[in-house]
Amino acid sequence: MKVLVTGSNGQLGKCIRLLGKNHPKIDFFFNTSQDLDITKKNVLEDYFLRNNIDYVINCAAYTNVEQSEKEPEKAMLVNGLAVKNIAEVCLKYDVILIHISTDYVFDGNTDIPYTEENVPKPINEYGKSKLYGEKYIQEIQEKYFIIRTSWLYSQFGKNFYKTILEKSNTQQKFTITTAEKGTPTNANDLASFLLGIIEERSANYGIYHFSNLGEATWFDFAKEILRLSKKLEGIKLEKTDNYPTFAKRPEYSVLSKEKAIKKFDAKILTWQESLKELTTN
Ligand SMILES: NC(=O)C1=CN([C@@H]2O[C@H](COP(=O)(O)OP(=O)(O)OC[C@H]3O[C@@H](n4cnc5c(N)ncnc54)[C@H](OP(=O)(O)O)[C@@H]3O)[C@@H](O)[C@H]2O)C=CC1
Ligand SMILES: Cc1cn([C@H]2C[C@H](O)[C@@H](COP(=O)(O)OP(=O)(O)O[C@H]3O[C@@H](C)C(=O)[C@@H](O)[C@H]3O)O2)c(=O)[nH]c1=O
Repeated sequence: MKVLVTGSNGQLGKCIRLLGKNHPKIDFFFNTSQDLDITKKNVLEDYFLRNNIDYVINCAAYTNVEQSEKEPEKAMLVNGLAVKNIAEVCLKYDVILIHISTDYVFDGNTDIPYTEENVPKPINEYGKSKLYGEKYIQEIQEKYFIIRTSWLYSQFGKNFYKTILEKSNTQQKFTITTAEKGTPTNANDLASFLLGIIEERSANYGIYHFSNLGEATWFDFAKEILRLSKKLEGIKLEKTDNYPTFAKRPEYSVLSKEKAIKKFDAKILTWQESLKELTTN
């Protein structure tokens, strides 16, 4: 099986590369933004023509939520229009598309986990651009998996977990928001779920929600990161419900995993269990 991973230098791409070593039956084609720019349809066409790809895992995205407010057209180009390119090329060459989307497609005006049936209503530019990407795929193609996930962190790239750990080396005081509730998700767990879909050659196409289990505020997450890495002592951790940001974020964005558990028999760890695994390994 030939699997193209776009945006392979990002955190999810790197988690897939690491886990890919345990999947000898899969022939991976890892491509960074430099190797394969998904905004260029002719480059994608040429790549698909030359390589006999079975699956694409699209990890390429514009993920800077704050910057998306200032340059929404850039977010739309990568998260919307480029995804249209990928879907069209996948349709043409009969390739199955696994695309990653986000909890930020929802407005957060609820206190019950979002199911795949709930209607998205993004409240920031990043979320809007990601929803465009989802819509293009659904209009163009049938053989797709859109996997919405949330609050990704890992040992790779730039993420909240690494920010807190790095800052804790020099900073004694943290002010962290309690205004948003969601689920931190270990990107290594997501990578494992995605490769599971490919390994079982599932034809259960559609939208799925995948995150770790449970819910937390960013404050809860920061506290657990510091506790598990034994850095909590000596640090002053302050709550706020008014952390200054450009982008609005959904107040509640917990995703229901029932569909993924039912269709894929997914075994999912709680966010605390998975964070502990990463911190202690
Ligand atoms: N991070 C998170 O908390 C969450 C992420 N997601 C989604 O998960 C997916 C993976 O996210 P994550 O790995 O964290 O993101 P990263 O920002 O770590 O990685 C994204 C990668 O996409 C690449 N990229 C950007 N533009 C292009 C382009 N035009 N062509 C090809 N590659 C490009 C970037 O390369 P370069 O650095 O060179 O620009 C980068 O390597 C994304 O779809 C994201 O929207 C969903 C929920 C939460
Ligand atoms: C660094 C920091 C952030 N915050 C707040 C700001 C914000 O409200 C919240 C999260 O901050 P970040 O900017 O790190 O996270 P953010 O970029 O909003 O994370 C999102 O990224 C995109 C890609 C997704 O798809 C989402 O699922 C989600 O993971 O925490 C604090 O309160 N204190 C701090 O010291």
